[in-house]
Amino acid sequence: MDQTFWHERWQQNQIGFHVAAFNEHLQQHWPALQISKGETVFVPLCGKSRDMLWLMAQGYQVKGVELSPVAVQAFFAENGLSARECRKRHFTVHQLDGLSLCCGDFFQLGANDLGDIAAVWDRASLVALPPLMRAEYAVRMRQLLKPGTRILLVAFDYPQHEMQGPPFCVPSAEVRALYGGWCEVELLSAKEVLDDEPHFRERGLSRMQEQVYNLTVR
Ligand SMILES: C[S@@+](CC[C@H](N)C(=O)[O-])C[C@H]1O[C@@H](n2cnc3c(N)ncnc32)[C@H](O)[C@@H]1O
Repeated sequence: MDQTFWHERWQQNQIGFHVAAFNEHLQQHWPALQISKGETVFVPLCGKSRDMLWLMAQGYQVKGVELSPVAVQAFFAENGLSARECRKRHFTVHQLDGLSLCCGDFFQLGANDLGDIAAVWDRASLVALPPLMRAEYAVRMRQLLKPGTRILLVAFDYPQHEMQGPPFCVPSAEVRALYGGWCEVELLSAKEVLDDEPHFRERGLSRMQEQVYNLTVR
């Protein structure tokens, strides 16, 4: 799954993963993380997620990274926002008060691009990547995040042979393998979701569980 795949998805508007409503897990679990207002929240592989607006409204500085310029333009246009634009290393950075959105490749991010991060919101990001890229993603996260950083992660568990990702199956054992060596891993909730998401049944799934984790960098 290369970058062309995602550029084409955005160009052809095949973005079934995008949800206009603020994410229910984010709203439910975020307060328990106790991240102070004014801290910076990183949203990797952010697409045009409106969850960034929710986080800004809670008083956080938000930093997103997204490969597709189509997604980035859509985020600002659809939400009636206009941003200043500048070029920094590998990224075109779009900035307004409370938000910095880097358009470019997550895997090119260095700690200097990101600055001091207190928390990460990972919805449809880790699970968007095939297995080898997930391992690289977790390694990169480890390089970018300091001890104490919290990650709120949404993952899926389903029989991988029944459906091609994305989203990919990332079962509990894999979450622990990717993050357990450097994070405390706490499962916050696990819910069967096929009845709420019938399009996954149409894609061949017999079961699908959505799992939410609180990871704390050691
Ligand atoms: C499944 S979508 C999820 C978007 C968002 N997290 C959401 O909840 O709507 C995955 C996103 O990751 C972006 N992406 C994929 N590979 C990337 C990379 N290497 N660097 C930055 N963004 C990437 C894609 O363009 C796509 O918008």
